[in-house]
Amino acid sequence: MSVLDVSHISKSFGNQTILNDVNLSFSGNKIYGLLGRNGAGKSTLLNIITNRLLPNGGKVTINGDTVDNNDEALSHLFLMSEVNMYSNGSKLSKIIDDTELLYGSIDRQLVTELANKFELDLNQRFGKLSTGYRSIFKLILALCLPVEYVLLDEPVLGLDASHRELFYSEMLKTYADQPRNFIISTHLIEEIATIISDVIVLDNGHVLLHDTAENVLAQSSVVVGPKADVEQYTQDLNVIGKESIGQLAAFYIYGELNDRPIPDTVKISPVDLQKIFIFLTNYTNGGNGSEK
Ligand SMILES: Nc1ncnc2c1ncn2[C@@H]1O[C@H](COP(=O)(O)OP(=O)(O)OP(=O)(O)O)[C@@H](O)[C@H]1O
Repeated sequence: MSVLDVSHISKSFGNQTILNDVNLSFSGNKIYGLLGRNGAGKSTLLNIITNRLLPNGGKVTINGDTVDNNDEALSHLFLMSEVNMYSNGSKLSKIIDDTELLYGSIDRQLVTELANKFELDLNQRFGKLSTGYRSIFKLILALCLPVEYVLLDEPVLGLDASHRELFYSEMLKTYADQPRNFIISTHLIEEIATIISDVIVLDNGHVLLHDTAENVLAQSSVVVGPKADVEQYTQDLNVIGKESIGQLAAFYIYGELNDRPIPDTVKISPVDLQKIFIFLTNYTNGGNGSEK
């Protein structure tokens, strides 16, 4: 089984430390959601993994081989991002030919199928495409290349709602046909919540959370009821966020609930991934929710 290891990666820009001893391992043909607030270092990490950026410390390896200036190792990875690597004058069909040479092969049948579904004319020049269609073209390449790690940095930037839906469903189809690892960095957490198997949250230069989406959801709950009862019930629990309106309170918990009987006045419900993310990343930045 192929393994992509990120070991002790650190990166600073000037005196600003963006990544501080980051350790992560990707394997098992999973779909990872890479989350983090603006400026958390997600793009920096993806650029380091694909050797577009050099770290100040640490290393990235695929099956033990460094990616640093290693074309063989890098041929297992494809990073799709908003950065345009292609010249405006190039026809899409020519870019496809060149990319095929670089990666050894490309699924031509799938390229044609996806171009038809997205109504993308492959005879157009890259520079003539709208922002959304540039993303679509790069996503088609990402889905059709024979790589074990598909890294998507804000993949649906500029795509309208129906194209976003089409992309997620086509991505899942290709994943079912050819299981591989996807690492998706996005702020549209609700859109990817149902397709990711693992959640990684970067915060303040560190990996704040790395777990299966199932575990993250299982550990999260919201306790709602009269403020005094909620406060009493959640006393020794890991409260990551609080909301209150008048005497009614909602306390968000990350971790085990206790065995204490739940008061009749209090209701405990599941929490969605986006809410968990907001509270986890607010909490570490000094806040713990809003009191209205
Ligand atoms: N080439 C660079 N030179 C200087 N600073 C940089 C450079 N690239 C990134 N940074 C800084 O590093 C920090 C992390 O940027 P990065 O783009 O990795 O974050 P991100 O998590 O992808 O953010 P966003 O979600 O807003 O896209 C930011 O403060 C950014 O300004």
